[in-house]
Amino acid sequence: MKKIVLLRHGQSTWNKENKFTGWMNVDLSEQGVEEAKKAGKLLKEANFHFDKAYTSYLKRAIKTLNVTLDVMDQDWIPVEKSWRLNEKHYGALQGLNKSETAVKYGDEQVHIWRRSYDIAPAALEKNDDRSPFIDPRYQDVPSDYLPLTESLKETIERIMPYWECEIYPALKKCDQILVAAHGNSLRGIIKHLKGISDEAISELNLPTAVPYVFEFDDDLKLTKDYFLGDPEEIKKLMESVANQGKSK
Ligand SMILES: O=C(O)[C@@H](CO)OP(=O)(O)O
Repeated sequence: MKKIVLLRHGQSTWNKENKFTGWMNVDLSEQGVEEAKKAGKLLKEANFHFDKAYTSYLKRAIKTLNVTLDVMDQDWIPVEKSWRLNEKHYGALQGLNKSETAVKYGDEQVHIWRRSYDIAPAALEKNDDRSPFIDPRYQDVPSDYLPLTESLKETIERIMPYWECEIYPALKKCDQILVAAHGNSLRGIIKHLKGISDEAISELNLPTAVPYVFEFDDDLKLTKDYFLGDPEEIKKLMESVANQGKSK
């Protein structure tokens, strides 16, 4: 049986401070490193042996992948990085506190910015300090492809060429693949894999560093999906992600 495990990065320093992050390159917090270790332990106990891993260009996902594979003693496997797996670009919201933004603009507006399918936050200026146009990481990416903000729809449109041409076809040769990425980039992949509607996807909130396993038959059709870990604890973690955008 073929398996792809989707893993959101562990808690980042900006998750801890409850700030919109998007393409900002923040590190894992201490708790985030511990969460990545726990993910590695869970995957090891469940006897996973990955053939290949994929991650984004952002430190929090790369470090989560490295820590997880290290715990599993599988840090020798081939890893491919792509900017296409980056988090949804949060435009001018990047760096703002989510609760404070909800106090200013209302819970409903922040929910629209965070979880609507096709509405993007206000865009950054091209020469803003936070712009990918001035970040050497993206110097080889054609400028037409670089976002200054994104809706989930646009995030999915940028991920799909990589998913369809690289990750999913790799399942033909590989039995087990690990993808370490971000809350919204993974929500986009999950929407595609499970055929979730534009409306229903707004209710999915991914907890940090909880392995989400997708099983495929020999024809590469999805047969089953499940999280590794305690279902009650995972439910609470998902609720707490949903509540991050509330004024409280
Ligand atoms: O800020 C972000 O980049 C994302 C993930 O941390 O947040 P949200 O859950 O609000 O989409």
